[in-house]
Amino acid sequence: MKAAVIVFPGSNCDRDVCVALEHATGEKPATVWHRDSDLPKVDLIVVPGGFSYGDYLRSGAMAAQSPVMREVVARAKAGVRVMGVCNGFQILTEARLLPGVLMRNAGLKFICRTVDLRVENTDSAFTSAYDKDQVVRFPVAHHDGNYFADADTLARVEDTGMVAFRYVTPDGIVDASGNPNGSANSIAGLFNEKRTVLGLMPHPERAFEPLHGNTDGRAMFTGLVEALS
Ligand SMILES: NC(=O)CC[C@H](N)C(=O)O
Repeated sequence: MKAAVIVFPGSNCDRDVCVALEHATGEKPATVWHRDSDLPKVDLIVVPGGFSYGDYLRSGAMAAQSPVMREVVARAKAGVRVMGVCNGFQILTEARLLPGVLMRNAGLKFICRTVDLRVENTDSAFTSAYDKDQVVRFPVAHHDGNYFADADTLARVEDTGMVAFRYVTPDGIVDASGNPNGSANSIAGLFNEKRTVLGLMPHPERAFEPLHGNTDGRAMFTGLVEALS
């Protein structure tokens, strides 16, 4: 599996995801600066977490207008897998590759902790190495993670299997106590219709090796390698 990681001014999880990808594939991913318009031919494009453009205007709004994003959108439309983590999820919604928006957390505070998630759909290259309804723990670190979409969009994402991960209690229950940021329907991660694009607020690359204290994110990368090699 060949991968590329896009780097914006203010990205801060690009190196972490490069390390995870290198471990999983045995090869360093390409890193592509946001001003570049040529992307190498790859099987996976990662839009990493961070604070692109200092989160000015709205998180992800300016990065979505970067020259490289035109090519990312074109590749996504051609079926190349695209994964946006945290700020990357915000950028993918701003680029309209995923429906809805990420608003300020309901509690108006930056949240930095590990959360429980339930895997909702394993029929994708991103989630095939998990079990359906498996509860996993990934770290979150954001102030704009409150997923919102109008009622019609929410009905569509629910009815068509676009929800990838939901915030839950440690027992796997969806309720307000398991939802750290007020996200609609406790949505933590979302696919596009074809499940070739994934955006998620929690960070699988920060739960990749024993030194992280948790390896629940590893299956995302090993599953991608299995599906795309
Ligand atoms: N870790 C991140 O990617 C931070 C995301 C985003 N800039 C926020 O705080 O909402």
